[in-house]
Amino acid sequence: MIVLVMGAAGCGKSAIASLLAERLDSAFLDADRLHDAASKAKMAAGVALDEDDRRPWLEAIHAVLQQHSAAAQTLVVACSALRRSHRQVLGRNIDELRVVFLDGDPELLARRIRQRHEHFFPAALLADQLAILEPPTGEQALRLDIGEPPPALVEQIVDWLALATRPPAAPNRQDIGQ
Ligand SMILES: Nc1ncnc2c1ncn2[C@@H]1O[C@H](COP(=O)(O)OP(=O)(O)OP(=O)(O)O)[C@@H](O)[C@H]1O
Ligand SMILES: O=C(O)[C@H](O)[C@@H](O)[C@H](O)[C@H](O)CO
Repeated sequence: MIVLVMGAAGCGKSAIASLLAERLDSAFLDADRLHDAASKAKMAAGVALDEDDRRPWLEAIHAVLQQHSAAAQTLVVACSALRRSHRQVLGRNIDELRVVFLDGDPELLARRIRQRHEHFFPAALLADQLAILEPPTGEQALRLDIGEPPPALVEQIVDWLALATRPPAAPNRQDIGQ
């Protein structure tokens, strides 16, 4: 199973996804690690990525997801995946993709970005992220409010995953042989 933890900058993708991976005893990928140097420099200079920048990055993330999916290994990935088309690239040929959308007030997102140190992403780019964000609809997704503390968010994700992966109920006796 692949669990994608997504949302705009500062929503807590890295924090929540890494805690979740620990809780599930699974692999963890922070998609920001796969940005090339040019993309990181671009964002650090206050310029938002465009779709040409994102395409090879999304493909590189997808390759990691596919390896884990093919090996039937659980992987939790923290990735902004703002547009539906981004999630379509990530989910290509992946049997079990679960999407967790960390949603929250823009003011809180901005505050969390500003509080952070040693990160390439400037708060000034948040407006661009929110402008292109397409919240998941009709995808297998759980929406959570980032106002809650990380452990509470992680427990809600664990409960939701358990429900989503529970096998279908066995047929009752009447169904058998009919
Ligand atoms: N639910 C939460 N409650 C309080 N603080 C949080 C919560 N989630 C994350 N944080 C803190 O907010 C800041 C931003 O979180 P984090 O870096 O995980 O966000 P992100 O979505 O990965 O951001 P980016 O996409 O820019 O890398 C961090 O300092 C983190 O510790
Ligand atoms: O698609 C994008 O615009 C980028 O991936 C950003 O989302 C950053 O990587 C991230 O949010 C900062 O960590």
